[in-house]
Amino acid sequence: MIKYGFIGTGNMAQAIITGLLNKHVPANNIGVTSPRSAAKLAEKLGVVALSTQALIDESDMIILAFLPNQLENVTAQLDFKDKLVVSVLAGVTVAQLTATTGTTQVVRTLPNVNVAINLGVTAFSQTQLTSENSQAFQTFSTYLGEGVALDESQFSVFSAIAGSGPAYVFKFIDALAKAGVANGLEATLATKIATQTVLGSAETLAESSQTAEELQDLVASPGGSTRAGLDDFSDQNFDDIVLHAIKATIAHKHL
Ligand SMILES: NC(=O)C1=CN([C@@H]2O[C@H](COP(=O)(O)OP(=O)(O)OC[C@H]3O[C@@H](n4cnc5c(N)ncnc54)[C@H](OP(=O)(O)O)[C@@H]3O)[C@@H](O)[C@H]2O)C=CC1
Ligand SMILES: O=C(O)[C@@H]1CCC=N1
Repeated sequence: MIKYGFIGTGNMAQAIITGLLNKHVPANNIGVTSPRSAAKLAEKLGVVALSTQALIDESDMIILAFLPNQLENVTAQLDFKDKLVVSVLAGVTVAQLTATTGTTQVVRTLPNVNVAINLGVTAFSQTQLTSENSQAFQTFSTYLGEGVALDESQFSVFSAIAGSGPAYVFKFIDALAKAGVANGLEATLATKIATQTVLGSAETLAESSQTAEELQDLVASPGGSTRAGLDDFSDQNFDDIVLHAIKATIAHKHL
């Protein structure tokens, strides 16, 4: 029996599948289809590769995980039979999903790659589902990490902060590590130190009752070196640089 059928087997699909397998969803409960890589992925993970219509016919939940601009093409010849369709397609609305799949049982989501370690944060639209589908989606969502019910008008900002966010955090870690290398640290060690620093800081913030802004003062001893660095960030308008990049992310049109 296929519980979760993935149309598209790229980075996002693989992150979700990894998260499901971590949670002991049996590999033979996961189906995949895609033009090029599905068979290879099936062989690697033990999941089931099927043709697209067979995947829909045999799955309880169908996860759309191809690129947003492929929506019309991929769905054109398919019959979704009013099955539960969960989309991860950035920028694609519930109205577009309903029109192209012909099913009312649609959830628009926006996950991030951290679902692979069950620490994702995933937005989901509040569409009317049957109680069985609602339960199935909730279980699926729990496997991924945190779930956030969100109005569709806020999906683009969520996508920029949470969907793209891991790339921006990786960019910061990379910059931190490169700054270490520029000042004499060995590269692998610099990356390890920067990664552990971000990991520990996120955990400290998550467990703290203080804000991220307040915690900066915890680190910056009066008259100390951190204050010198924070002042330099301010002089270079660090917050504006981040805001500018987030605006560019939000402004991008996916379809
Ligand atoms: N990457 C991320 O962090 C996030 C991605 N998303 C969304 O996830 C979706 C996928 O992105 P991502 O995984 O990064 O992209 P990838 O390029 O890694 O994957 C795209 C997948 O689409 C498949 N595909 C292409 N044509 C078809 C078709 N006709 N039928 C079925 N599958 C097809 C490809 O198959 P093949 O390999 O066989 O060519 C490939 O597996 C996008 O809509 C994106 O907006 C959302 C949030 C975060
Ligand atoms: O880059 C993208 O378009 C997708 C959406 C959010 C993360 N990746």
